[in-house]
Amino acid sequence: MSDTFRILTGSGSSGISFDRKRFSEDVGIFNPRAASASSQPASAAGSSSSEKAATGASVQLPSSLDFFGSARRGKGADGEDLRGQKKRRRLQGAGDEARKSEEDEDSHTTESEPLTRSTAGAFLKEKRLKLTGTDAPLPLTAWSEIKSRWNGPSWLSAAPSTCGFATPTPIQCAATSILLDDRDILAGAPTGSGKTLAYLIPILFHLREHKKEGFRALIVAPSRELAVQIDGQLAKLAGRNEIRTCVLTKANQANLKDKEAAKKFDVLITTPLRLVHGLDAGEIDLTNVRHLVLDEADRLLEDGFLEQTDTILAACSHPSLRKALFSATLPSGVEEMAKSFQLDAIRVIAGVKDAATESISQQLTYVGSEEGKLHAVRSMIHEGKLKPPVLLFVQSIERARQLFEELIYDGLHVDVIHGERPKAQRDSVIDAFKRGDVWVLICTELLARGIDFKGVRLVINYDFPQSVQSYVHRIGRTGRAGRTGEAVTFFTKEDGPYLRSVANIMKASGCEVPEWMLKLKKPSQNQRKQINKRPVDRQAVKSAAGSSQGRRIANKRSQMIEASKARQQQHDAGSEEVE
Ligand SMILES: Nc1ncnc2c1ncn2[C@@H]1O[C@H](COP(=O)(O)OP(=O)(O)OP(=O)(O)O)[C@@H](O)[C@H]1O
Repeated sequence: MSDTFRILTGSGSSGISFDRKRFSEDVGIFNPRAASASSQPASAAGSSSSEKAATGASVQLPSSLDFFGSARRGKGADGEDLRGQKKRRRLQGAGDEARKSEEDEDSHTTESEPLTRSTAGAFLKEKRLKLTGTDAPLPLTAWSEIKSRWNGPSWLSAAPSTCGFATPTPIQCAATSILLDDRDILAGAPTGSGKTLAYLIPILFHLREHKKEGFRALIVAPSRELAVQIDGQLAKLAGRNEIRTCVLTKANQANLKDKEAAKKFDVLITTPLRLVHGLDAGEIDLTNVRHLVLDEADRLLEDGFLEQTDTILAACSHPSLRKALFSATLPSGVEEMAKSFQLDAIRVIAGVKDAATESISQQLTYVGSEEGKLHAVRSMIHEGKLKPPVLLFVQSIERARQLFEELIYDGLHVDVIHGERPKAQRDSVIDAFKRGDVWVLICTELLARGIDFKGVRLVINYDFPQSVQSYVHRIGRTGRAGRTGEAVTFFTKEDGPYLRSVANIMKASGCEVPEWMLKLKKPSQNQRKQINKRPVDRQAVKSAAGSSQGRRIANKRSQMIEASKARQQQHDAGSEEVE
């Protein structure tokens, strides 16, 4: 029992927070002696809960991890007030250019020499890159090598810098050269470290120009939102060069049946399900695809997507098909599976495999119960700790709706996104969040992977994530592109058996975690199977509202929800459907 008590109270840890006074009853459940101590005034009990809570201090990046030179520029988002943030985000569109030139100025100061066999070892060590496989090409150290080493077009070797990315990140150094050499690759690198560019540049290199041959490259991603984002990045990189991309939708799928219409495109970007529908209907032809990318590969090779991914692999029948797999997490089962369909692949790992990004300060907070979660969010609001923009993850669509209905009257600019909202609404919510009009976005696993909101300062795991992969990807929505970020994960008694794995991740990414927590019993096979099949059962999200005040609040809330729905409908009527 005392171990469980320690799990929940996190005594002595710097990454755990537990309010002993509020949860004195829970303390009693696990350790009656501690309960009596905790019910005394803080001074008598020895130390206050806040003293035990994590400091959440931002992490100083070691130079090898400061991919983007942000530490050098002192560009952390910490300390910026809300108005500053909003203004910054509004200006981001037009301001991107200004930021780019500022970044360019900095990054052009370092001239890098192409590597040789004798200098490569030190480079790999400095960039914390591990390469395995036969005849791995030397990593590139500057974009100019696309032209000097691979004889690529000038516009392509200039494209990353034109987009503001003057210096390649470690994963880009290694993975881009492997793909330029036209090899299969399995690549693991932290969230927000620039994996997308690492595979997009080689696609542009191999395709060069629009050839009217139909799809020659295929990028598969687990959500439509991510597919749209990849398309945007590809368009930026390609600039005016005629590479034509298509994000597959229900609306355009049937048109692609016409071979002439399909010839208008070079790159297909899609979710697996949409593509399999197209393949089943005989509307999509993948026989000409030479470059296949599975982005978030471990997710695509998991139950739920595996069958579809299999169908897609079978449909890409070109004899010189190259397969690239990218993710921030690559469980060993996925690596094994990859070996079964990749050919002489090179494996690249940047940093510590499967770890969370080191610039994210992580904290676990015991909240006692479902009501305790709402209480904790509201305390964060009142204490000014809820620094927007915030992403708030819950485990189901139903809970996302419930939480939205609770928070909408708290004076926050809050919205919710999940797979059951119509696509136009999802797009407009994402735009509003990017603009800064939505401060707190409640979301499901839909937004856990790949989505690049640069300025997110805080991720709250309102519901404990159901796997370590989910944890790493969810918190990876903050601390991107060299910025700092914060992640707070709530837990209750029900989550106890799964704490150990998150504690391990926290430790691997440089957070202090007490030794005893890492030594907790692993969840049994049965517990793991259970959580894979069905998430933890939780009470509905709601605050105690039996009183007349509660009813008054509830009435006010439903009026506000109705008004918000009406506004949304008005807005949707004017917005365009994407799919
Ligand atoms: N070389 C670079 N220099 C500066 N910024 C970059 C560079 N390459 C990419 N970025 C920016 O870094 C951010 C993160 O990139 P990206 O979305 O590709 O990360 P990722 O590694 O795919 O993350 P995730 O695992 O979450 O999908 C993006 O905003 C991107 O524009």
